[in-house]
Amino acid sequence: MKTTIIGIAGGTGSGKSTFTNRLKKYFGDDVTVIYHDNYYRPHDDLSFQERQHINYDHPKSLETDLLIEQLQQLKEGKSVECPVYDFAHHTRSSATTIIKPSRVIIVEGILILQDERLRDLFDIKIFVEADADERILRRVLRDINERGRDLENIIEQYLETVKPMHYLYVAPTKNVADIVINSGLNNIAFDVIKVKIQELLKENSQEDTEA
Ligand SMILES: Nc1ncnc2c1ncn2[C@@H]1O[C@H](COP(=O)(O)OP(=O)(O)O)[C@@H](O)[C@H]1O
Ligand SMILES: Nc1ccn([C@@H]2O[C@H](COP(=O)(O)O)[C@@H](O)[C@H]2O)c(=O)n1
Repeated sequence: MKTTIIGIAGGTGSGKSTFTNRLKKYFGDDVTVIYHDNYYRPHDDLSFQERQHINYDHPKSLETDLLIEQLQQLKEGKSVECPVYDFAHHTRSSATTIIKPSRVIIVEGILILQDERLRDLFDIKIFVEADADERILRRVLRDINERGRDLENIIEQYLETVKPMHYLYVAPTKNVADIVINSGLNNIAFDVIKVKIQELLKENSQEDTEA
């Protein structure tokens, strides 16, 4: 199956998932989405308190090798069993999700453009940009409402690891992006990418028919 892979990066709270989920909602099963977040390492050997203090914004905190392997399998037309991450417990959930191949795959995550091997798999690289104050304000609300965190813990983590790692590893990858968008809610950006994906779905399907 002819497959195109699109990478959507950006800092925490920038609107990556918002943008990705809008595309998924529009295209349904025609587009496969993989979240790098699900590939955070499990650390079941550590206590909850110890897991709370891991630097989750360093590239080594993610099992990117597994994501690369699974992307290659998807490109070969094979389904993969993707891990599911449990943010409330800072570890992998016992559940997994079966991800089916498709002609367009979107990979989303803060560090997806930082790893050269992963970057080289992407045909289109998008970076979602947002001011740091807006990103942390959104993260505070999201982490309290959806990830079981409290304000003190969010602030401490942000100052100790999230912010320094963002400037070291995430922000520089904006320079390797093909397209930089200023919001996950930007309707023009959504329409442009939507039309591009429609074209790709058609082209990839034609190539498969001709092959
Ligand atoms: N442009 C925006 N304006 C207001 N809220 C936004 C905007 N983009 C995203 N959000 C909200 O901010 C939170 C984090 O957005 P999300 O897309 O999950 O960020 P990311 O995936 O980059 O961490 C979500 O609750 C989302 O609804
Ligand atoms: N146990 C964990 C693992 C990761 N994080 C944070 O998630 C952020 C990336 O996800 P986004 O949806 O915000 O892009 C990253 O900044 C990690 O700090 C965490 O808090 N706990």
